[in-house]
Amino acid sequence: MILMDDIVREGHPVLRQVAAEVELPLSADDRQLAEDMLTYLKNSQDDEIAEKYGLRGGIGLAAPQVNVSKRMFALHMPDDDGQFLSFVALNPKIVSHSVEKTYLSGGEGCLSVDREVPGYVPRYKRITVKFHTIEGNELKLRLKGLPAVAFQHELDHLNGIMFYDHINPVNPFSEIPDASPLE
Ligand SMILES: CNC(=O)c1cccc(C)c1Nc1nc(N2CCN(c3ccccc3Cl)CC2)nc(N2CSC[C@H]2C(=O)NC)n1
Ligand code: NI
Repeated sequence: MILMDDIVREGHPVLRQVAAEVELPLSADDRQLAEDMLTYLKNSQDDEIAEKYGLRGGIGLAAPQVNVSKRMFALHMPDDDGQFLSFVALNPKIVSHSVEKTYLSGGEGCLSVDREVPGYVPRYKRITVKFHTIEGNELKLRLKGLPAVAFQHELDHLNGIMFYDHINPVNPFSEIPDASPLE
């Protein structure tokens, strides 16, 4: 199982690399990694397991964060309708996006960043995405809200971008044009 010790922290060069596309169908190793990443998120959201293994809570985890420079990430979070949005995205792409932006009013956190970096992180408010699933089919989803923010945060990791790269260095809380906050 993936533990905090397996998660590389900022400063590690892999977090600044552009990750390589994954070969499909997935190799046994890549499939195992994909499943382990999703399991990490589920474990991190289970109070008992998280406490027992000292896991930091997360809704997203990208392969570069466990030192594998491949284009895949896992998302696991409650959806607006009480379902769980839970998948591993292979070779994900944003195919279109809104003009409007959004941002988490609490700022963003990252499992690879052991410090608070205050400030608004501008994200597209709505995105249409495409990716392959572990099961082998290609999905096209329209995302908004926290799922859209998390998808963009994790996709950034595949391109060597950290969330704080988007924060206004002069005024981290300056209002973002065309944006409405996500509480
Ligand atoms: C510095 N201020 C803040 O962190 C911050 C502060 C306030 C509000 C928000 C909304 C903030 N921001 C923020 N909070 C989260 N979580 C809230 C806690 N939660 C969680 C924690 C424990 C168990 C179960 C769960 Cl569910 C895990 C998810 N996650 C992300 N991000 C950025 S997009 C990828 C995602 C991620 O998984 N990061 C590790 N940002
Ligand atoms: Ni992150």
